[in-house]
Amino acid sequence: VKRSSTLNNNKVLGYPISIFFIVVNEFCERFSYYGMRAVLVLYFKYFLRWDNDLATSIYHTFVALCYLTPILGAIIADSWLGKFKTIIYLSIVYAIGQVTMAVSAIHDITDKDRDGTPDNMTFHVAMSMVGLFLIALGTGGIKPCVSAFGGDQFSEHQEKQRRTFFSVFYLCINGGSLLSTIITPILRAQECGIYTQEKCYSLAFGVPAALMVVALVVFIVGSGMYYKAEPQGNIMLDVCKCIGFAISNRVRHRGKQYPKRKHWMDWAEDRYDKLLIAQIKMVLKVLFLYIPLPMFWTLFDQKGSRWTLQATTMDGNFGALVIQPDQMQTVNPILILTLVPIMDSLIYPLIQKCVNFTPLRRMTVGMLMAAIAFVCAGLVQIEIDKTLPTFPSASQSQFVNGMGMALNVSTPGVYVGLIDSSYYSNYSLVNNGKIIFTIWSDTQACNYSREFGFGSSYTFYIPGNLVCQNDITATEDIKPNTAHMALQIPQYFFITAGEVMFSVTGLEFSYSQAPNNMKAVLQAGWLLTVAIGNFIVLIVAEVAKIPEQWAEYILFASLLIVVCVIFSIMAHFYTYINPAEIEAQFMKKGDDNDEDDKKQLQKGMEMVKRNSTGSHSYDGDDDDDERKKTKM
Ligand SMILES: N[C@@H](CC(=O)O)C(=O)NCC(=O)O
Repeated sequence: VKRSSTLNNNKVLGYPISIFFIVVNEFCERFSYYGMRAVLVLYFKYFLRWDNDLATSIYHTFVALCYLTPILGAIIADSWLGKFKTIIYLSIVYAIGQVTMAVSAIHDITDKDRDGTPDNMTFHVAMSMVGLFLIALGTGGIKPCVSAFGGDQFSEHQEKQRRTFFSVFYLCINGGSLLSTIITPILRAQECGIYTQEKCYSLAFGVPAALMVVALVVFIVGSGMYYKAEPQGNIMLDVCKCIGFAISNRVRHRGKQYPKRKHWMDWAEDRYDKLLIAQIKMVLKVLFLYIPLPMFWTLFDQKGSRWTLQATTMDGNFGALVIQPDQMQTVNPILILTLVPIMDSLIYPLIQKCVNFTPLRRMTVGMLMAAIAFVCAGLVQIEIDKTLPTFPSASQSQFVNGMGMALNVSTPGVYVGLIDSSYYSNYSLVNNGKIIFTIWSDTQACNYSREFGFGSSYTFYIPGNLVCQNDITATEDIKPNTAHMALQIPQYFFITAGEVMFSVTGLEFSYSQAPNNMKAVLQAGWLLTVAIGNFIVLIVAEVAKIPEQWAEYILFASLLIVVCVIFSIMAHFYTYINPAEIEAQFMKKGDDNDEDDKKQLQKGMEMVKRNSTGSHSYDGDDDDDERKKTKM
C-alpha cells in the first residue's frame, strides 16, 4: 500500500518520475565505464608500455572482475544496506577509482627528465591497478542493483510501463557506450602535458570520471522520489545453505537401507520447506544450461582488446572521417541500436514463420555468429600480416643530422629535440596526416613538410648543405598501414548480431525461467558467465601462446563451435517452464494439504512475497507434469 501511494503521487506520462533519474544515471555510468574501457588496452600498450599479451591479459582480468563483483553488490544490497545505499556508496568508490585512473595517466608526475616518458613506471602501474580495482568493485557492485531498483519503482499493475522502462534502459546503456566510445579516443589522441606534450590518456580517463560524478549527483538528486525497499534477507545465502544441506544429507545417507529420493535436492526436505527446494530446482536447471555460455563471452569481450590492437595496424582513413583504432568499437553499439528493433519486428517474425525460433535456438545461432565473427577476424589478420613489418615501433620517426652544427627539430606539439652534429634524434611519435617540421639552428631556419600515413615510420637525413624541403631525404622504415579498418566491419556485424541473439535473448530467457524471488540469483549467475568467459581468454592466451594472431582467432572460433554443439544438445533436452503457472499449481496443492503443511506453505509464500512482486508457490516434485511442453 505504501509503495503504490508513493508511486502514484509522482507520475509523468504514467511513469514514476523517479525512473528518469535512474535512466540518466545509467546513461552517465555506462558512458563512464565504456569510455574508460575503450582506451584501456591502448593505455596499457602505449603509456605503460606493456606488450600485446600482457595488455590483453590485464584487460580481461579487469573485465572479469567487473562481472564477479555483482554477486558482492547483490549480497550487500539484499542483506545489509538495501539497493539505494549500496548504489550510493559503491558509486563513490567507482568515482574515486576513475579519478585515480585519470591521475595515474599524468606522465608529468614522474617525468623528472622531462623527455615525455614517466621515469617511475611502478608508480603509474600501481595507481592504475588500484584505480581499476575500485572501478571493478563499483561498476560490478551497482550493476545488479540499478536495474532492479528501477524495476522496484513500478507497482504491480504497471507491467507494461516496466517493460518499456527496461527497453529504454538498454538503449541508454548503448547510447552512453556509443557516445563515450566516440569521444574518449578523440580525447586520448589529443596532446597534453606540462613539460612535454604526450597523448592525453589523463583526459580520456578524466571525462569518464566526471561523468561518474554526474551519475552519482543525478542519482542523489532523485533521492526524495524513490521507492526504497528495505533489505529483505539474502536469498543467495538461503539457496547456498539449502544446497549445502542437501549434499551433506545425501552423503550422510549413502547406504542401501535409505530409500532413494526423486531428485538429489529432495534430501534438503528434512530441514527446508518444499517451496524453496522446488524453486532451487528450477534455478539449477537453468544454471546447468549456463555451463557452456562463458565461451561466447570469451570471444565477445575480445573486441575491446585483440580487435582494438588489430585496428592499430590498420588504416583508419574513411575520407572525410578519420577513425581512431579504439573508435572502431562504436560499431557495436551503433549496430545494437539498429539491429534490436529490426530483429524484433522483422527477422524473428520471419524466421518464426518457418521454424519455431525458441530462445535457446536463438542463443545457439548467436554463438555461431560469434564464431563466424572470429573467422572474419582471422581472415582480416591474414590480410594485415601480408603488409606488416616488425621494425621499428609504428608511427615513430627520427632525424639524422648531417650538418656541421647542432639542429633543433619540432612540429606543432612535438619537440623532436636538439640533434648534435653528425648525430641522430630519438624516434618521436608523430600524428598521421600532413606534418610540418621546423628545423632551426643559430644561423638558419626552414620548414619541411611531409604526409604521414597511419602507422608509418621514417628516418630523415638532413644533409650538410641544408636549404630545406628538397634537400632532406627520407627512408621509409615502416610503410603506412594499408589494410583498411572497414575490413573489421563484417566481424563487428557478426559479433553484434550474435550479441542480440545470445545476450538479449539469454537475459530474457533467464528472467522468464526463474521463480520470482530468484531472478536476482539468476542475474548474478548470468553475469558470472561473463566473468568466466574473460578468464578463459587469459588461460587460452597464456597456455596456447600461439605466435600467429590469425591462428588464435581461428582457435577461438573452433572452440566456440564445439561448445555450441554441446549447448544445442543440452538445450534440446531442456523443457521450458512457466514458473508462475507452476507456482499456482503448488498453491492449489497446498490447499489440499493438512494444517501443518499449510503453515509451511504460508511460510514459503511469505518468502516469495518478501523477495519479489509475485506471490505463487510450486510443488517441485510434480514439475514434469506441470511444465509447458515446449522443447528447444
Ligand atoms: N552492447 C553492449 C555495449 C557495448 O559493448 O558497447 C551492451 O549493451 N552491454 C550491456 C551492458 O550492461 O553494458
